[in-house]
Amino acid sequence: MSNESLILEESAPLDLRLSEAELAATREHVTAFVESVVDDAGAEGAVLGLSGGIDSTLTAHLAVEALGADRVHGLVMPSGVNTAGNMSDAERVARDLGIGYDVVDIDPIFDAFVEAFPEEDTGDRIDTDPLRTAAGNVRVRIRAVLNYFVANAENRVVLGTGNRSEALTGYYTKYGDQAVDCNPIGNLYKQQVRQLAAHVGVDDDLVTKTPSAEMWTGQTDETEMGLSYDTLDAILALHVDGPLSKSATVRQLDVTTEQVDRVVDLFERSAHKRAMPPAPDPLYR
Ligand SMILES: Nc1ncnc2c1ncn2[C@@H]1O[C@H](COP(=O)(O)OP(=O)(O)OC[C@H]2O[C@@H]([n+]3cccc(C(=O)O)c3)[C@H](O)[C@@H]2O)[C@@H](O)[C@H]1O
Ligand SMILES: Nc1ncnc2c1ncn2[C@@H]1O[C@H](COP(=O)(O)OP(=O)(O)OP(=O)(O)O)[C@@H](O)[C@H]1O
Ligand SMILES: [Mg+2]
Repeated sequence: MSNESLILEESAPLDLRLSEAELAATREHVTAFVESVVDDAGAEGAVLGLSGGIDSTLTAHLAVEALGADRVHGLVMPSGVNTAGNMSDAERVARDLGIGYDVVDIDPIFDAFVEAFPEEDTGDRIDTDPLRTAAGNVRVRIRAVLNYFVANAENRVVLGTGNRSEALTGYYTKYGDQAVDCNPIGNLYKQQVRQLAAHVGVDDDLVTKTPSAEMWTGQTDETEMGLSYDTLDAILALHVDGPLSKSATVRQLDVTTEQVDRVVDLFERSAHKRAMPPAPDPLYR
């Protein structure tokens, strides 16, 4: 069955919304966390990539609350596959928050990587997998290098924008958007990210925007994963994080066995992304 038909079949996800009191406490908890990461590192402040998406927008808001606008720096890093709307939203976020930001066009850097790739017919295959994902990952890793360029040069920490739904499914680029110093919203499922964003006053059009990694033109998270975030979050919360068996999860959520299997498969196949690179046990000491 294709990913598209999986999306059409889903229904009745679990309501994971936090109460107003829990949202207020989470807001304080995350800002205290950001402050302590920066202090413990002896850093002057923080840097993060701004994409116009909800994860980076919420993280930027909370970082400004934690550190003050003058200690947060944004990098807007467009490439040919980003929509102009998302890039102007990213700049709007930086302006509204009053943080300093730079716009860095990553296409020339990306082109240099593609040119350096040791196969000749790259150009013909760049729009089909596996090269399409490989190329998208290069764009993501270029942004990580630029984040650390700024962090090293200005004594800042790199704020990640990963959430729990992405962490558990491995829906990120290894050593790309995962290459960060901390993940302030890393314990929130995607629907809680949206909810906290609304709670702190993020503009509604950003809260409800369709999530996209923008690794290639037209990419959306939910189509690629074959599940809506609401259904994904529900299966993660009840079965992967929670105690319910596969069959109890299917009954409880009115989802298909196939959908639960898909989430478990994403979780298991991405275990390597959540672990330190392994080495063999030492033979001699
Ligand atoms: N079992 C294993 N043990 C150790 N290493 C293993 C491994 N399996 C793969 N690997 C390594 O991992 C590599 C594959 O991982 P990786 O390079 O990350 O690449 P991959 O997981 O194939 O692709 C990244 C995925 O994350 C999505 N993404 C990326 C960035 C941002 C966002 C977003 O939501 O904004 C989403 C993207 O759309 C795509 O689906 C392999 O090439 C190999 O080097
Ligand atoms: N064009 C870009 N410029 C700067 N940073 C970017 C860009 N694209 C992605 N990023 C960084 O990579 C992170 C991961 O992307 P991801 O799409 O998961 O999050 P998002 O765009 O903030 O939210 P959403 O998942 O809802 O689209 C972003 O939060 C941002 O920090
Ligand atoms: Mg995005």
